[in-house]
Amino acid sequence: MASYTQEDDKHYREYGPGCEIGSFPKDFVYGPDDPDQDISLIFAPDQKPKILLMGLRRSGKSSIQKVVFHKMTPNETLFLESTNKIESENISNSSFVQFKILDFPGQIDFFEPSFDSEKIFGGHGALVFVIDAQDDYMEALNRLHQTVLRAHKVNPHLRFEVFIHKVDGLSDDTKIVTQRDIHQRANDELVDAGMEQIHLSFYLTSIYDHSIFEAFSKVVQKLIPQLPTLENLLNLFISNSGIEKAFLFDVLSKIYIATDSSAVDMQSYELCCEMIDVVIDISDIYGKDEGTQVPFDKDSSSIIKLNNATVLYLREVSRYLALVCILREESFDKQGLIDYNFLCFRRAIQDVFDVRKLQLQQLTNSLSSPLLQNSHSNGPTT
Ligand SMILES: Nc1nc2c(ncn2[C@@H]2O[C@H](COP(=O)(O)OP(=O)(O)OP(=O)(O)O)[C@@H](O)[C@H]2O)c(=O)[nH]1
Repeated sequence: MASYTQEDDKHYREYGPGCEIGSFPKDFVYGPDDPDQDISLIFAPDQKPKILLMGLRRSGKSSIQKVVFHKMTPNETLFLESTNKIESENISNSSFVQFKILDFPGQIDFFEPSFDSEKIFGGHGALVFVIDAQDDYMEALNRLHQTVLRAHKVNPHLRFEVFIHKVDGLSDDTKIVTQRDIHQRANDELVDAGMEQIHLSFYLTSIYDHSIFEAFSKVVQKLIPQLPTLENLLNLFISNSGIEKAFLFDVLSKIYIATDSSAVDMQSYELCCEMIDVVIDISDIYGKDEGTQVPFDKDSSSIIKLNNATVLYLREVSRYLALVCILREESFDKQGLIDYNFLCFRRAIQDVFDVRKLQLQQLTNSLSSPLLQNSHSNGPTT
């Protein structure tokens, strides 16, 4: 992170917003290397990582997808109809949040000849298995076991994420007991089958609070190869700016794609989510209608001072990415320093995007090269 001198501070205070240090120049435009500009064109749908949503009927799969990615309110999910065929959707919110999500009907039968396991479980991605915690979960555990064994056989690199869902109906004690029981039974069955090397991650979730967004954030983060770099950049940024916690958010879904390495507490995450809601709602109601999917652009920023001497600070990073920070009020006295460091952080993120774009371009070129196509169609030569 570039060091910040007294002179920089003076410059910032003299010229205020609009000067080079501290805020983007007013005439800032997305250049050709805008991270979000054409990456979705480079990223062919079948190269995208995928998230498979599986589980018994009525466990809550479609509700999760609708609440996280379509802003559906939890109560509206009461009227969702049962899914009767595999529904696939491309999520391309920002360069880092690029994946295909597949919602499976609860009654799907893996042993049907029409079920192409190689195609479904193959590739880079995660399988999210949803268990209704308000129901008897023995059948769900049985199905989880079969699904995991089948999927692992086809693709040993697939990640397994288990959502112990609808926990809003359980007391705190029951939540813990249920999680322990499901965890124990699922792992015991794997051990009995001689597959103890398969790792299952468990999350307690509900669409009625932020737990579903938090859990989905963790699932998505595991699919982002640049995660350690993003985390390092955030660590550098906060330690040089007197910030306590920073989240890099996908504004459309409120998934956080990275945070610094200090522990995440649910309350901080909720506060940051609520800040995004406030900013988007106010801009939506009172801002200029520019026909964008969400009212969020290069000028979007917000400062909220809380009554416990804490400040929430939001800045736009790229089209649908925002940095939301939590800091002590006294640290915010050096806003010039924070803003300068933010600019450095933003540039570094841009560099990460550029490298990613280049890699994808090389990948696409190599896939479309005639030599490779030949070798694919003819099989390996000896
Ligand atoms: N209490 C509670 N109910 C939920 C939650 N998530 C989903 N539901 C309810 O569960 C019911 C079934 O949800 P769906 O999303 O249709 O379930 P599904 O797994 O997609 O069902 P199929 O399409 O039949 O496989 C709906 O009435 C939802 O409102 C939750 O977190 N808590």
